[in-house]
Amino acid sequence: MSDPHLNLINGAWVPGDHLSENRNPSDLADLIGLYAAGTAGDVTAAAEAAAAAQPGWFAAGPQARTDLLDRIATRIEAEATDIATMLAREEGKILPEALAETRRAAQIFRFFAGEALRMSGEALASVRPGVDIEVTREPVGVVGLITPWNFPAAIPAWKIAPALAYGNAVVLKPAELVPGTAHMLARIIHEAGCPAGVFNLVMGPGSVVGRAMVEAPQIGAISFTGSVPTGRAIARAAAERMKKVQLEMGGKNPMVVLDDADLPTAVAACLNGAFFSTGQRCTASSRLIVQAGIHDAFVAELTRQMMALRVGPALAPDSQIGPVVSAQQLAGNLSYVDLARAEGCEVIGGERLNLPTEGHFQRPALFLNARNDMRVAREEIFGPCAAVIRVADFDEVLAVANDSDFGLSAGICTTSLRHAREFRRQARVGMVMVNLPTAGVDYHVPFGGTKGSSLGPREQGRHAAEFYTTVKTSYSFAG
Ligand SMILES: NC(=O)C1=CN([C@@H]2O[C@H](COP(=O)(O)OP(=O)(O)OC[C@H]3O[C@@H](n4cnc5c(N)ncnc54)[C@H](OP(=O)(O)O)[C@@H]3O)[C@@H](O)[C@H]2O)C=CC1
Ligand SMILES: O=C(O)CCC(=O)C(=O)O
Repeated sequence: MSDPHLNLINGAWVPGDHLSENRNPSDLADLIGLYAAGTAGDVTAAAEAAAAAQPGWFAAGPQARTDLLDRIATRIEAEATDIATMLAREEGKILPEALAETRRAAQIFRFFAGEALRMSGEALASVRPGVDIEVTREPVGVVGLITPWNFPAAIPAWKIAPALAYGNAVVLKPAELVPGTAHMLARIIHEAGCPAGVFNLVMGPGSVVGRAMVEAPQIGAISFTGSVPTGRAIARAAAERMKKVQLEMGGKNPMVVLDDADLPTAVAACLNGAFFSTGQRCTASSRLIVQAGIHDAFVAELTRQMMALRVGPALAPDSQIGPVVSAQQLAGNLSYVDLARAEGCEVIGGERLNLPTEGHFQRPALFLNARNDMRVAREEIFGPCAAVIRVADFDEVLAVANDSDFGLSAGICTTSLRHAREFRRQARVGMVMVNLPTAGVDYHVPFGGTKGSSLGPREQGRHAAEFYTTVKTSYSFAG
């Protein structure tokens, strides 16, 4: 669809109150398109349409839901190159990563096409004679999905697909920085035959559209991924209105390298976990906790490989690291590079890069000699920066890894089964990786964390049913 790109409300494309520019962070001269910015009134219209359409959508039955999700998956696959090109252009992920993310979005729809058929319940005998009990799952109703900029295809997909599979209607608000991918997904969902009102897209600023979604009485549940402060504000507002919430927020994920690690495996896992996708992943390895015996060899090899990474435009075939998503995010990253120096770290890399196109380019950075009490080891940076913390033994590894306000993902590189097993058991996080990067998860298993990283039921896999359905217990006495 050509400019301007409109919101989808009750099956129709409607303008907002103004248009927002979508610009390419690899090349600020590239105006990708103009996107409608919705109003609180648009959210009300979308929420009312969703509330009106939802009972019919659930009543249509599992075959209708599975068929729709399957058609959406097929269309995403068919348009994967165009979607990935949009994703790379607006978010800055290099094209191979953008393609992998787009295919993952299709796989997620395909997975939940199957789950729609598997919505199950339980039949139990009552403790009272002659009484039967059924425990069934029903849709929540209308769900509001508020998504971030760093996974413009996969995160909307892993919220939209289970919501629709279990019979809910949806209002989606994508991040303002990446409306293009969300708009393509919305068009595909619409063209795949989603009934009017069942899926609605309202683009626009979080402070207007996101806030109105949290306040809308028709929306019974909010699933959010983004920053801790926004997540906290949403949780407070939702609690006041007795809404269900699911929040996925930050991470300060430890990646442990023990003396007995295979060095090439450890370096590959850390390079990927810390710097790929420009470090803009809540699962990024931002604290590298390295045992003293392997420390110097590990740092030397990781530094060599990090400095060889080619930073460049997302669509250039030889780029390995794309730009930072925005000027604001880049300024934040650079201020953490300065802070690392001020806190006493030796900094390798991290400088702003001026390339032929005007974009937000930064060389990846290592903060050596970091301590776990430094701000650079405690606060989420969300850029291509990792703090290296030297530790003496396995007890110190566990203490440092768990000493964080976050608890999303944790990794360990070791050849010791005993240490791997102990780490899996003791790490206070939602996801543990052994000899693998902390980032880059499968699409059919639960995703989420502990402590400040997550609130509410897990996302993804069949565990998603906990958030997108509500449980009903029915008692019957046949007489
Ligand atoms: N866990 C993760 O995966 C992510 C973490 N982050 C962290 O957050 C930092 C800031 O990124 P940023 O994009 O500003 O993150 P935000 O938390 O502000 O944005 C996430 C989503 O929430 C929306 N939003 C913003 N304000 C409100 C509100 N008051 N009510 C409802 N929705 C709202 C945003 O809309 P809009 O875009 O229109 O403002 C966006 O869709 C990053 O540096 C990073 O540390 C960011 C993205 C993803
Ligand atoms: O690591 C991944 O595959 C997913 C990360 C993610 O969901 C995020 O950064 O928000």
